[in-house]
Amino acid sequence: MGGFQSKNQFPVNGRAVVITGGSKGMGKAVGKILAEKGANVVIVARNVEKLEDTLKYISEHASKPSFQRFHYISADLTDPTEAARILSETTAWNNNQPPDIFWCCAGSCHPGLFIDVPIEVLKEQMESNYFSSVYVAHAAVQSWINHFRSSPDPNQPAKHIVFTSSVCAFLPLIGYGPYTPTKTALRALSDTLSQELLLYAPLVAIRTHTVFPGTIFTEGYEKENLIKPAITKNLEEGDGGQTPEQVAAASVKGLERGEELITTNGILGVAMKSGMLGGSNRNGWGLVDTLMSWVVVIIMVFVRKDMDGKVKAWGKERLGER
Ligand SMILES: NC(=O)C1=CN([C@@H]2O[C@H](COP(=O)(O)OP(=O)(O)OC[C@H]3O[C@@H](n4cnc5c(N)ncnc54)[C@H](OP(=O)(O)O)[C@@H]3O)[C@@H](O)[C@H]2O)C=CC1
Ligand SMILES: CCCCCCCCCCCCCCCC(=O)[C@@H](N)CO
Repeated sequence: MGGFQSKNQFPVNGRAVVITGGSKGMGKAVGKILAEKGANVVIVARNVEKLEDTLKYISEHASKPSFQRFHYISADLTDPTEAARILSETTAWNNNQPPDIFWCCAGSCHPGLFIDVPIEVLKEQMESNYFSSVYVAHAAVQSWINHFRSSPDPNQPAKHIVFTSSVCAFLPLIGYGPYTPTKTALRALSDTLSQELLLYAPLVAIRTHTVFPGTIFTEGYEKENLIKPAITKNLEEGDGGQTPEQVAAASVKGLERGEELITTNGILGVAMKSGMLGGSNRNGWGLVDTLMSWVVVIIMVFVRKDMDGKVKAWGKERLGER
């Protein structure tokens, strides 16, 4: 945990980073910023044309173009067998060392009222957001442990898994029924692994993190807005939104400070998170999180009542008095 240490706890210079969902939106912005910081970057997504264009864009932002290397892999991450292929391809590409960092950014959002959404969508959302990250994390952790079992190196900079969740994981929001549980599940996995991977600390340090952005202005966001219920749009207006570059920069800052659960949208995100900390690791000594949580636990009672009032009013307007 960061605390009072000022050392960069997320060094990427000269290290190999795999970014899933790296061809667009937030993943692309993460690729750019990590290239600027000297990382060797692999991006993974399905559409090859997008991957080619974005790889060129990311490589143009390299700080040491003659040393840094860039690569893309086209894969559908909802296929469980693809994670093993990504691991073996990227390990071969990285001088037979498993890459140092896996940032799972691939995902999508299909909003809708629960009963209006076909059952397949509920499954598809879990695959797109949760399993796409789980398969990659599972393959990466296995490969690190196998690699370091024969020659332990616990003092080298930590390996990292970064999951991408959403502030939706911190509060109920009508219309996100198909989506929110997938992002909450990721946070639960991240917290569990942050404890469980301590088992392997004598072999290799592995840290898990989750980033919780609010609204990000991306292609994915535009697409979800085409089918998003008006009431969802109305309730989420409280969060102004950020560009992918702002989200990527705030995420990397949090990682560099050594944070485990990282919000990107200022005080709003910190407040929402501190209201839902439970047994999660605090940032630093947890002073800000703890003080904030005392206030938020009270504020949330009113926020929830206000939101429920808006939901009821919208329902009356839509369905008529019953
Ligand atoms: N936009 C928002 O408001 C918010 C987004 N988030 C989360 O941030 C992450 C990035 O979102 P955003 O940048 O908006 O998304 P975009 O839709 O703009 O980009 C998604 C990326 O993921 C890839 N991808 C999607 N599904 C798969 C798959 N099955 N296999 C491989 N690659 C896949 C896409 O490429 P391709 O389609 O070619 O496969 C693309 O590179 C997501 O996890 C999202 O849930 C969190 C909070 C808010
Ligand atoms: C003290 C606490 C105050 C609480 C105020 C509540 C404000 C609600 C903001 C909710 C914003 C939700 C953004 C979701 C983005 C997302 O994940 C989707 N776009 C999916 O892509």
